[in-house]
Amino acid sequence: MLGKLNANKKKTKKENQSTLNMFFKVKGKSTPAPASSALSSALPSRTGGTGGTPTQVLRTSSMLSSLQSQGSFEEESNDDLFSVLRDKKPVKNFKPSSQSFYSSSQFQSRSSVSLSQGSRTTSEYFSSSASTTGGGWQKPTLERSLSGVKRTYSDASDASQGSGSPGALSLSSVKRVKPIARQSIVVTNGGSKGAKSSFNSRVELTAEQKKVIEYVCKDRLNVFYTGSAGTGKSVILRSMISTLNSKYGKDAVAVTASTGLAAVNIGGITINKFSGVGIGQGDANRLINMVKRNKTSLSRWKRTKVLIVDEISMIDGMFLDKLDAIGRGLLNRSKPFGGIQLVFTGDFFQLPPVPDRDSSKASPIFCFESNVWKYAIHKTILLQQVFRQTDNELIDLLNDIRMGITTSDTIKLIKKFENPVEYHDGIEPTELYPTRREVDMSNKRRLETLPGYEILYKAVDFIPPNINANVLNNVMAEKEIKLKDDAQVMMLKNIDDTLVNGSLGRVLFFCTSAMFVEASKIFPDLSDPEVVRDMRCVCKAIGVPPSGRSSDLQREINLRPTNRQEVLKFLLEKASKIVNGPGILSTILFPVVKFVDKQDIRGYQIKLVEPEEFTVGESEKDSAVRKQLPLMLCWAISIHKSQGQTIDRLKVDLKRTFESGQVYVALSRAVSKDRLQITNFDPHKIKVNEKVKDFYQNLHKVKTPVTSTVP
Ligand SMILES: Nc1ncnc2c1ncn2[C@@H]1O[C@H](COP(=O)(O)OP(=O)(O)OP(=O)(O)O)[C@@H](O)[C@H]1O
Repeated sequence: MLGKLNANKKKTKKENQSTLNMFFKVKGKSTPAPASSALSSALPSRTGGTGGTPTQVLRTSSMLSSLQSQGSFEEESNDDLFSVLRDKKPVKNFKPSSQSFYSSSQFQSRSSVSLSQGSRTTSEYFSSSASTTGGGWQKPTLERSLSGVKRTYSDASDASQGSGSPGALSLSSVKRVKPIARQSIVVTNGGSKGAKSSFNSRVELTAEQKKVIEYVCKDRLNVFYTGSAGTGKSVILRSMISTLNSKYGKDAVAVTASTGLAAVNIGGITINKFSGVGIGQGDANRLINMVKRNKTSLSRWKRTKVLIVDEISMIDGMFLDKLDAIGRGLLNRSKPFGGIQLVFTGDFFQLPPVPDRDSSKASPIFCFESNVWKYAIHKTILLQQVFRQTDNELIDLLNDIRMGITTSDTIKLIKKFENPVEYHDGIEPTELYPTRREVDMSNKRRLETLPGYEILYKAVDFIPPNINANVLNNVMAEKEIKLKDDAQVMMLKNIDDTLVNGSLGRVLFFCTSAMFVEASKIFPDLSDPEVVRDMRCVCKAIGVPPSGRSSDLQREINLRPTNRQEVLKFLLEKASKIVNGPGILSTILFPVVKFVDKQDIRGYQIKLVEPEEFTVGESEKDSAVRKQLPLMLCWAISIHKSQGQTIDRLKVDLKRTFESGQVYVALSRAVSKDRLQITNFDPHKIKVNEKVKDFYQNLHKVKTPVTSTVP
C-alpha cells in the first residue's frame, strides 16, 4: 500500500503490477476510422494474465522518484479501493450534465493529431485483450531515506574569504570522517483535493549549508555556491527560497534554472522563460526592447529582488552578460543586473553550456568567464560534504572521475559495475544515455512492453517556402509520438507557472476534451485508480452504441463495482454518442496525464494534453511551426536532462559519451554501488575542461567583496 521510494533497502517493497492489460492496437498510416460496430467487435476481453507495468524509481530530489512516490500509478486491491471510494463518496451527488458531449465543430479544429491506422482490417487495428492482476495501489505516502558521509570541511572552504588554506580547496584529495546517521524524509501527498500537503523535511542543514543561506538572506550578498554532485546545492536552494519568500514575498524571488527539468526540481522556471527573451538571440538593445514590449516579462523583471539560477554550468556566459545588460537597461544602469540580488549555483565540473547547432555562431563560454561574473559575485562558497552517496569507495571514485583521474584502480573498480543488477520486484532501473537517439530507442522498447493500445500522434508541420525544412529538427516535440496508458512522459512546453518544460507525468487514460470536462466535474480525483479503470472502459466505448459493444467490453463494464455503475452508464452513453466517422476518432483522443507538481497541494496535477504549436524562427513571417502533443517518453533520459537528479536504480551506457563532465554527471546520479550498472566504460571518454580545473584551483584567490564596476 505504501508508495515507498526504495532508497532504504530494509523497507518492504510491494510488487506492483499493472491491471488492465488492454489491447487496442492501432498502427500504420491514417485510413478511415473503424465504424462503431467494427470497433466494438474487437474490444478488450478480461483475462487473467499478468503484464506488470515496468516502473522505475528514482530517489529523493529526483522528479521521477516523486512521480512514483505518489503511488497513483500503482494499483490497490479492490477492497481497499472501495473503502477509499466509500470514504470519498465521489459520485454520491452525481448529476448528469445535459451538455452535449462532443460537438462536431469541436473536433474539426483538432485535425493536427492522428491516431494512426494502417490499411488493415478493423479487427487488426483493434485487437484486444485485458487482464487484471492483484497488484496494489500505493497510498500516497513517500518515505525517503537519506544518508551522508561527512567530508573535510572547515571555514576555510569558504573560498571567497581568502583565508582558506590551499588544502581546504584541494580538489582531488579527500579526508574521510564518520558517516552521519541515516535520516528520512516523509512526504505526504494528499490523495484528494484539499488534502494537507506536507513536506516534513527532516534534513538538518549543516553549518556550511546554513552559512550559504546566511550570506544570501541576512547579508544580502551576491553569492555563487558550488560543490561536487550531491553536496546539497538544491537542498540549500529549497530552504533558501522559502526563507526569501517569507522575507520578500514570492513574487520578488525569481527561481530559475538552466534547463526545464532542473527548474522543476526546485519549483522554478527556466532562466530563458524568466528573461522573456528565449535563447537571447540578437544584441542587448534588441532584447531590452523585446522585454519592454512584453508586459508579463517586464513586470517580472521589475518586481524581482532576488534572482536564483540553478545548474549555472549549462548557461552560456554570453547569455549571462545579456541578462545583465537587460537588467541594467530596465532597472538601474550602474548595478549588476540592475541591482537584483544574485544567487548562482551549480558545479562547473558537470555539463557545460550546449553549443548552438549553427556552427557559424560563437562557441559558448562558461559563466565564470563572463564580464558580469567578475564584478557581480561577492561571495563564492565551495561545499565539501557529499550526501548523495554514503560509500567512501564510490565517493572517491566519483571524485576521481570529476577530476579526470583514471588510475588502474579506478578502471578496475568501474569494471566491477559491468554486470547487470538484478532487482526482484520488477522495477527497472532508469537508463541514462548520452544521445537522444539511444534514449528514444530505449523508451520505444519500454513502451512496447506495456499492455494496452497504442496511439500514434503525428505532427502537422508548417514550413514557409523560404525556410529550410530541417529547422524543425531542433524542436523538442517529435514528428511522431506513440503513447499508451501508463506511459511515462515529460512535458515539453511551459503551460503555466507550475506545469513546465521538464514536468514529468504518467498517462492515466485517453479521452476527448469534452469527456475530460465532464469527468472532471464528476470525479474529484481523475487519478483515483477506480476512476482510471472507468475511464479506460469509456475510452473503448467511444462511438459504440450499447448494442454494438463487444462481449469483452460488456464483461469489463459488468465487472465494475455496483456503486460505480450509475456514473459509468452515464459516461458510456455520452461516449457512444460521440460523432464517429472516417478519420475522426483519430483526431479527438488525447492523453490525460498526471504530472508531478511540487507546488500543488496534492503534489500533482492532472491535465488533458492537447497539441501545441512549436515555432522556430526570428519573426512570424519567417517561422516554421510544428503542431504536436507537447510530450516525450521518459523512461530513459539523456545524461543532459539527468543533471540535478538523484537516481536510485541507475544504468548508464557510456558508449557514446562525448562531452566534458558527461561521464561524471551520469555516474554521480547513483546512490550506491549495488544499484549501479555501468556499461561501455572507456577511460579515454572521461574529459575535464582545463578552464574549469583552473577556475576551481583559483577559487581561494577570489577577493571579497569585489567592487562593482560596469564593464
Ligand atoms: N544536510 C543534509 N542532510 C542529509 N541529506 C542531505 C543534506 N543535504 C543534502 N542531502 C541529500 O543529498 C542528496 C543530494 O542533494 P542535492 O540534490 O541537493 O545535491 P546537489 O549538490 O544539488 O547535487 P547535483 O550537483 O547532482 O545537482 C539528496 O538526497 C539530499 O536530500
